[in-house]
Amino acid sequence: MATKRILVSDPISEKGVALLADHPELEVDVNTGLAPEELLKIIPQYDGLIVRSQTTATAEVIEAATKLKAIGRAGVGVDNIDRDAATNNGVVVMNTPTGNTISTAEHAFSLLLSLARHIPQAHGSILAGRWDRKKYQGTEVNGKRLAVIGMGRIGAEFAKRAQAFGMTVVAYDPFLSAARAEALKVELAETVDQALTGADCVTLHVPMTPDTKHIINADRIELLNKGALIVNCARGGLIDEVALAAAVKSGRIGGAALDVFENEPPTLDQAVFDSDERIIFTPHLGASTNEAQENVGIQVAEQLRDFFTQGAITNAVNMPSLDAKTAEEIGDYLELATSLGKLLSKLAPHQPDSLRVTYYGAVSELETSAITRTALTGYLTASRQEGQVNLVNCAAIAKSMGLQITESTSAEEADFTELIKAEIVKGDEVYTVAGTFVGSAPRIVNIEGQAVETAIKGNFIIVKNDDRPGIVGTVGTVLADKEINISNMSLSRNKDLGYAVNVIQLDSAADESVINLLTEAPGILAVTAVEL
Ligand SMILES: NC(=O)C1=CN([C@@H]2O[C@H](COP(=O)(O)OP(=O)(O)OC[C@H]3O[C@@H](n4cnc5c(N)ncnc54)[C@H](O)[C@@H]3O)[C@@H](O)[C@H]2O)C=CC1
Ligand SMILES: O=C(O)C(=O)COP(=O)(O)O
Repeated sequence: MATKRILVSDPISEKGVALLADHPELEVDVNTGLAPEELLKIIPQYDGLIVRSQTTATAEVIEAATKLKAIGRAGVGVDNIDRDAATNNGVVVMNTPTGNTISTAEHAFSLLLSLARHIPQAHGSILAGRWDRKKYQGTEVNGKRLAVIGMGRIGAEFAKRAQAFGMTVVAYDPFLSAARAEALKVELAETVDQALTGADCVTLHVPMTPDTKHIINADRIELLNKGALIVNCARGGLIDEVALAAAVKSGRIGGAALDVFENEPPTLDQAVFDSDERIIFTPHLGASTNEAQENVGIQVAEQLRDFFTQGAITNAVNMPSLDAKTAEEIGDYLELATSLGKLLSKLAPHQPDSLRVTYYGAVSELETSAITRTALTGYLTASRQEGQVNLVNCAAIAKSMGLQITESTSAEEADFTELIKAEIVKGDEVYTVAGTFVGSAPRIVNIEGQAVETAIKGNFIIVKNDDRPGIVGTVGTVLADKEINISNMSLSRNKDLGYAVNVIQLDSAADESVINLLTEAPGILAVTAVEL
């Protein structure tokens, strides 16, 4: 395997870097703090990129990265990575979702306690030579009502800590089931407004999405109890900072703690910095512990290593995961599926409505969605420049073309112990190819509904002809005249409709002149050259 080059553009744990550097097939460069134009300049050299939250992987960067196949995020939030651009360019984006959960929950909870007891301000006052015991009288969190917006990993860990401190927790999360809320012993709100109404404290643990931008705005602040405390350890854009600053200044809100900002690093001319010390800040430190950084740094390095060396895809945020074991289990099927897809692209009617893949027998027990995507990739390969369609972008490409993908497993008896049937559907027309394993050898066993048996790789011509004597001879003569050797032939007759399909494997490719000669020969209905 050619060496794969990985750029680490934000600081990650040394153990993670060493794990990559120690692998003979990988080369790793750590180059942090790059200006956007510097990143743009060097990114074309790299197959992989590892970031935290500082590097912004824009569409421009991803498009310039002509070799790039994977971006690893040592952390959770991927809002600094243009995922659509990555998907469209066939770049898999993986994060490490669990490694910093506890650290971030602990940081957010520390911020709540710091707010309730004015700890940073009191610390500063002592350093300034004051002894302000009255000014910094605080509030207990015990017995207070806490709204958790986003009850995922971090939200749930925060809630546990809050409950241990005697708080009542109400959660809003559109994806949280009543059963999970019950297990977490939290009240489930149906809307954000419901969760915020009457809350004394709010903590945010949602991703930054178009739906969550400014999820806390001036109107929603009005729903909170007077003097409420707000903690944001998720993303800056979740709070309308101008509205927050105004509410704190007016005393409507007791205080806020911000670990994250709409623009990072923030400039001090922003409204939140003019709040009479009632807003406290940390510079995006949620995940900054030794433990979290070791977790996510090692994990992201392992994920990229396994991606480049074994084809495993873990924690992908723009395609389903495929662990190394599964990648190995289904590896042979992927080759077969690629060939079936390519075959369909050559033989089936153009401008189809859908690609339908059906699994019979043992294969239906495996990770078939990856096999389906592989068949789709094979099918679409010819539609783009070489190497531009892959497992990451095939679904997006199909969608943009209006091609539906359907996948099913069938308990019906097939002629084989297992079978993958791939079909192109266009109106009432269905064009079928199918493949299986004969012993351990992958074989194409059906073309256009006709039983054949042929290898899945090589140069072929597929001849459809009237079912009458002499045709095989004609084909043989044309090929012999062009000095093309036949290595295998599989003939299948459709007696009812009076035609035959002949799959002929060749030692070398048949060029256009051969195809033209064969097409013109009497009795031959269609000839297609296929390289699989
Ligand atoms: N300050 C820091 O250093 C760190 C910040 N983060 C941020 O924290 C966020 C949460 O992280 P995790 O808990 O690990 O993610 P998660 O994916 O486990 O939880 C996010 C939760 O938000 C919910 N959600 C999505 N849209 C919502 C909406 N419109 N309203 C309410 N809930 C919604 C989801 O259903 C999910 O349960 C990350 O997206 C990241 O932005 C994460 C780690 C460190
Ligand atoms: O994991 C996340 O989403 C974070 O925000 C952590 O950011 P960082 O890796 O510390 O720059």
